[in-house]
Amino acid sequence: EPNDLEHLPGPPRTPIFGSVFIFLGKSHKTAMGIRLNADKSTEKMMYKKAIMEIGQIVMKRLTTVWLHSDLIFYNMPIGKNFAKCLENVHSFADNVIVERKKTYESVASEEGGRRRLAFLDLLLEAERKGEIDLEGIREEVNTFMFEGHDTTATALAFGLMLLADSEEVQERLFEECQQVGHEPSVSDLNDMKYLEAVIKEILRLYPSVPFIGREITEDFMLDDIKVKKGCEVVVHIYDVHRRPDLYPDPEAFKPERFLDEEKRHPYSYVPFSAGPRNCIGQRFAKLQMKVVISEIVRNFKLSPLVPGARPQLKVDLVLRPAETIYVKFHPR
Ligand code: HEM
Repeated sequence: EPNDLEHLPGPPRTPIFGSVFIFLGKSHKTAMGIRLNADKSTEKMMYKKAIMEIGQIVMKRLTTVWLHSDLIFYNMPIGKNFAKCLENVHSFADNVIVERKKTYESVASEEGGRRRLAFLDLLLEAERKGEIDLEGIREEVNTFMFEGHDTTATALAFGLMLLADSEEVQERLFEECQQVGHEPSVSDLNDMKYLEAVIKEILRLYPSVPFIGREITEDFMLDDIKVKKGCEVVVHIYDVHRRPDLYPDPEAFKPERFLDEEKRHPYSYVPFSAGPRNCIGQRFAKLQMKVVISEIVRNFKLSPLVPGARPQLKVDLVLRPAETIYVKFHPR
């Protein structure tokens, strides 16, 4: 929504993380029928804080061998804090479900059930048919809240940082928007080849989910290494995307790489994972990014506070900068 751009310019510089989060509160409206950023109630703030803390605790546990044991973990302050955060997240999700259930039941009966349903309504419908229980709905709500928010927000924040540093890319994008000649529609956005390449290159350099884990279900050979059933493997998406043999000059922001028709290995670019459990929201996420980036480029020129600066990254489940990224917005 272009009017939301009013939140963005803030002379002389704008910390982009907070601003991008304003936009993305809307994705929850689409999926859950609620808006996470609509107000700053204590409950919502606690939910967001708990999600952030959970990410940090999980990372600490993953990288600290003695914390792997449940007995040790849950008897230490870090484990107790984890349990508290989890309780907050669960009770928030339960409230979202109960609230939506009330509206769903009243509206569905008023309109004979014919209306556009939010994703949560579909889950509630499935619950009525006995296809899922409340615990299952809660898991879905949490996955969507988590996967559908921070991921797109961080990708956009890193993306704006990269764009601010490259006037050339901004100009090429601006030209592509000019060629459309009006506010781009969804189909215009999906036809814009350079915009697509820019989004891909942002997610190559800053894949919001930097690594994923899988449990091996049958023995196999990975080159000359035998990988056994039951073993857990981690796929380092971030590192794959920066391999110089796959992406020459890997640190450089060059959307052009994705314009050529050159064939790449199908698993050399996996910001949304691959296979049966890949990201269900990838088209939505890319569309959100296209809307935000094209609106910004059409209305502003961006410049960096410190040219060429790249933030240190934080160890977390979602890629985050350790320090605030600032970008200057100059109205066009
Ligand atoms: C730039 C944005 C996004 C990125 C980079 C991203 C990335 C990923 C990745 C890598 C996975 C696989 C996780 C794993 O295998 O452990 C995943 C799964 C998932 N994503 Fe996304 N995601 C994004 C946005 C979204 C959005 C907007 C939604 C929802 C509206 C979403 C919903 C999901 C769900 C539900 C799953 C789990 C799918 C399953 O387990 O079958 N994601 N995402």
